[in-house]
Amino acid sequence: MAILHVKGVGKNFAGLRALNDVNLSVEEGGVHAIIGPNGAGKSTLLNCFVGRLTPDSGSVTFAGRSLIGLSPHEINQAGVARVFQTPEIFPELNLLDNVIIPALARRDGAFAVNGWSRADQQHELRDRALHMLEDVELADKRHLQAGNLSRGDKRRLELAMCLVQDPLLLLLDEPTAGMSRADTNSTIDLLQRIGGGKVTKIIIEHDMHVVFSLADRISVLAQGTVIAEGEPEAIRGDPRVQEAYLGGAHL
Ligand SMILES: Nc1ncnc2c1ncn2[C@@H]1O[C@H](COP(=O)(O)OP(=O)(O)OP(=O)(O)O)[C@@H](O)[C@H]1O
Repeated sequence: MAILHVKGVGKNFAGLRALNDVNLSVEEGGVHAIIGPNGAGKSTLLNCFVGRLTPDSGSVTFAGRSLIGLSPHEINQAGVARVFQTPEIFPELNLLDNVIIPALARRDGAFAVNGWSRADQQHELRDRALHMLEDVELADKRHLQAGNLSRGDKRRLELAMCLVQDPLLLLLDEPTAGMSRADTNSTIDLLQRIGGGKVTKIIIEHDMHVVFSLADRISVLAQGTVIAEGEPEAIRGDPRVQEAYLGGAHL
């Protein structure tokens, strides 16, 4: 069953057609990659899913509810979490507090974060946050200041901050950008492990090793249009896709 339906989405920027009649269905519990050359419209599409941009035309429906016109916070509350290209963490705080904050925001709403919370509830949140840090293998660094982490660890922390919100849909925008091959491989392992088939994942990624290791479905965007969609092996052999990448390079 599809959890996200995108129908006929279009987006213009001052005369530039960034998205043109984009259609997409994302299956619940799956890993759906969106790939395409630079400037194809991948980030623009993702921004339409999280309320950072409003499409000029078409519809985006998540778990039966239209996302058009909802604020980023409302979309987040509906169960959509996003991991950014540049990790959005609280650099001055330790890792545990970084994970407690989104857990609190999810439970009480963003405006309650600074408010009063009962001690036993604080314990519960703390345990949950620690459990998330264990999941991303950062528990032993929980008292460190987040700003001092390596790039790879910052991304792991951001993942824990997303997962603690119990998202239904996790959007990963180039999760391995700038990482070494070793960090990339451990991120692939981590992304395969987390969510346990319950969390649907959409991944935007240029690294084909990552895409083919994780995705069970791939949509290919080129010049704002979906030019191919299917299972990884079909996409790998599709001449239209190879043409879109550097005029015929092999994936
Ligand atoms: N805010 C904006 N204002 C004007 N043009 C924009 C804006 N955002 C994106 N564009 C343009 O829309 C097109 C699609 O950009 P987008 O960033 O979505 O592509 P992309 O596939 O994510 O590229 P990359 O892989 O390089 O990140 C590009 O031509 C880009 O220059």
